Amino acid sequence: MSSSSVSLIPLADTKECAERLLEAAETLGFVYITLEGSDIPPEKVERMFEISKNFFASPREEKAKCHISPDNRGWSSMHTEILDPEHQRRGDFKEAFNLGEFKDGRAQQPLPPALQDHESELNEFSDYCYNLCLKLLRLFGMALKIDEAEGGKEWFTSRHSRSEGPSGSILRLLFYPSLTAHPDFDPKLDTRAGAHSDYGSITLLFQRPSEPGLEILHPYLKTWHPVPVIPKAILVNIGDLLSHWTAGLLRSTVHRVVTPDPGTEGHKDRYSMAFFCHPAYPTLLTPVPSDIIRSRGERGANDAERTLTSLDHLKSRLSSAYGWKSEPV
Ligand SMILES: O=C(O)CCC(=O)C(=O)O
Ligand SMILES: [Fe+2]
Repeated sequence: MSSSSVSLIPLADTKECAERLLEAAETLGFVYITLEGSDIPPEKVERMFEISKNFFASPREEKAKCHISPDNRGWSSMHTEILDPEHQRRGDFKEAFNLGEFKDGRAQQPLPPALQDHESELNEFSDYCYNLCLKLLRLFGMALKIDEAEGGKEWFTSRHSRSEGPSGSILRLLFYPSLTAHPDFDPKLDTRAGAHSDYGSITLLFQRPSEPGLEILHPYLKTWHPVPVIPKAILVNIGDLLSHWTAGLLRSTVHRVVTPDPGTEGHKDRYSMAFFCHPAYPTLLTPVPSDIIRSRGERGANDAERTLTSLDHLKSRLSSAYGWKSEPV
């Protein structure tokens, strides 16, 4: 595999789509799917970007009242998160707001006024994302030919079901301010989002045309490649948990968001939104009952001595990004 471009797959509930998704997940770990077929109306995406923009423009004091806590929910201010602690001397040049799971339509965390007014829309969008992840997980289950007696194509989805308990799933609003608005920007110290791989099972990323910046580290070539924004498409990538679960067959590829050249895109803000899907906290990451995964041998979750729960997996990753040490989540 040498291609560095992320493919675009029309989303459908078919074997062909499942196989194409699996192939993309095995090679680059990133794939675009069409918004059409996702069951997410395009106007809902637009609306969320509007809500997000208004929120980030709201007074700092209001945002600060909901500062991110060890349960990974709330507002992360400029330079708070360090996605690549080994190489970054200063935190990411971005702001973010993490929304955890909703219960009976209500957020389970304090919301600042600019988001509180839109609680039901946020809940609805989070549900759209969750349902799309279930659709993708079903397609992965189909392509991996999971043993029918064990649940077949529903094997992953049943472990992501809300009836199995809460999970670390997060809807995240992101804002990377223009460099010109920030005189403290230092190209030697600052990066928009440091190199990292995502933690959960599947991530959905929503971007806006003419606000590029995402790059992926090619798994074989080990070189950075920009990912162009495709309008009316959602970028899907595999997280570390699903990679571990599938004995490394599905790739969690390292990516980052670069600071644009101040002469070109530097004057632009970038807004994006991510949905990080996680299995229910108690889920045991036992080997996937699939011959394709068994044939991978003693790797990742196939190595029975290291059976983790979804919660164990998440805790270990959060502590390194924010410097939190085994806090309860
Ligand atoms: O904003 C983006 O394009 C990517 C964000 C990201 O990779 C993350 O928050 O994990
Ligand atoms: Fe990421």
